[in-house]
Amino acid sequence: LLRWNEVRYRKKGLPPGTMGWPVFGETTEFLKQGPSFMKNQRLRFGSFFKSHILGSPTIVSMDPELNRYILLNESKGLVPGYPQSMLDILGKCNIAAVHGSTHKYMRGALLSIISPTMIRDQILPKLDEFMSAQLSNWDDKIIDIQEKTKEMVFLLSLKQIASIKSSSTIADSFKTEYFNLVLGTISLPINLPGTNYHRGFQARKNIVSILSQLLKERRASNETHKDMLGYLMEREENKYKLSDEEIIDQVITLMYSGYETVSTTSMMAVKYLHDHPKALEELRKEHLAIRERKKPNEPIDSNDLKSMKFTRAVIFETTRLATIVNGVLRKTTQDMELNGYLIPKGWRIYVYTREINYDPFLYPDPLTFNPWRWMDKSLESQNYILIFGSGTRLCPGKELGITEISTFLHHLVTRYRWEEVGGNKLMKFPRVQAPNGLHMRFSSF
Ligand code: HEM
Repeated sequence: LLRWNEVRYRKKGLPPGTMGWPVFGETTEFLKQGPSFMKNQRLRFGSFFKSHILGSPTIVSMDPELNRYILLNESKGLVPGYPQSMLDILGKCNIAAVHGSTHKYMRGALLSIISPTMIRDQILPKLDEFMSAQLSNWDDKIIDIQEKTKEMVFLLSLKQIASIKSSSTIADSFKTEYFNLVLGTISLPINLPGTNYHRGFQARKNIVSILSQLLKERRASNETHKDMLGYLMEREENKYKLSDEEIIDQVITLMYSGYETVSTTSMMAVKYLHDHPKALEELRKEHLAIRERKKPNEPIDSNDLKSMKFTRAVIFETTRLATIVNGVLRKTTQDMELNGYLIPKGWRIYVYTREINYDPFLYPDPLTFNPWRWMDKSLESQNYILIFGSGTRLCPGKELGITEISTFLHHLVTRYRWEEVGGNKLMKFPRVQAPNGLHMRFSSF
């Protein structure tokens, strides 16, 4: 079978590589060996090789130059290639499912509600209030920071999107549905009762119905709401006029894209800062200097945010060292030539960006947590750094995410010290997670 599968894919012009078993390909090896699988294949075949992972014939690109080219050339037929389960559950108007002018429009609508001005005037004040309240009463408590950051990011998105209070019944019903939806997006698309996909799909239906009801109520009340949903619904003043279906898919996209990325980065920042007292001391110094300029309990503003240079460096170093995003997926819309090879239509391209995070030329001593390396701002704009993607799909939530984590860290380091409790296991692949939680004991500062 193995040989037959190799012969089947022995088309002229394809890059070197192995295809594994029919149907399953090399998915098991990829998931089990993770980064070592990629590194071994690179040793055998170079930085551009074929494989069959996660249900599709796939080209893996680990070449920095090519990775950039692929992300900058969507218009040449290199569109997002995320799994079917993700597209089904996030909706057909979700940003990864649309291309060309529709993508431009949907992205414009999204950017208009999370722009720097929106962050400064609307988002930051609410964010500060939220974090301040969430981080009260942590004194002398053992907290699973993984669970906590996930919950906080979820509740924060409800507040930002639709002014839903953490303690409301709608937040509770949303929560169960939302967690099922997230699980469904990373499942095999088998729609049978009992499968994660089925549950995820069901959760999507329920979320759509909760949101449709909310839209209906808001329209009937004629009240204006200064939250993301309010801006998306605003048809007269908003340049972007979205249908209800598009608004709902935008809201689901917003909640989904910022969820695991922001919560995991926050969790790992807490862990790295715990393990590196010098970095924590420097960070605390930055935030105590901000507090000194302010009255007690006065919220932080955009000038404070601008002064958080070391905080930004901590966030970048955390996303790099923990590798929150291993890479991004594209698929070819037509047969095409890439790097001198012929890639058939419909193949996936895995722009695997993980290894660049540990490149000793870009990051001397790459396995050390060293936020100071980011104090030279030019590193952030280095061409091969794809922590937030690049090109037309560059993460639109980058500054929002950084603002959220910075505000969290501000309240954390100015109020608490923390000690890790027990030996918590951490997994870095395929997702960064603490399988049994990450427990920390907090004490007031
Ligand atoms: C540490 C935090 C974050 C990281 C590391 C991150 C990373 C990324 C990356 C690598 C991409 C590119 C995906 C691709 O090219 O296919 C992306 C896209 C995206 N991100 Fe983020 N992200 C973060 C936070 C956020 C937040 C807070 C939001 C929500 C507002 C968000 C919303 C999005 C959206 C909607 C896209 C798709 C853009 C498009 O297709 O045009 N992200 N993100």
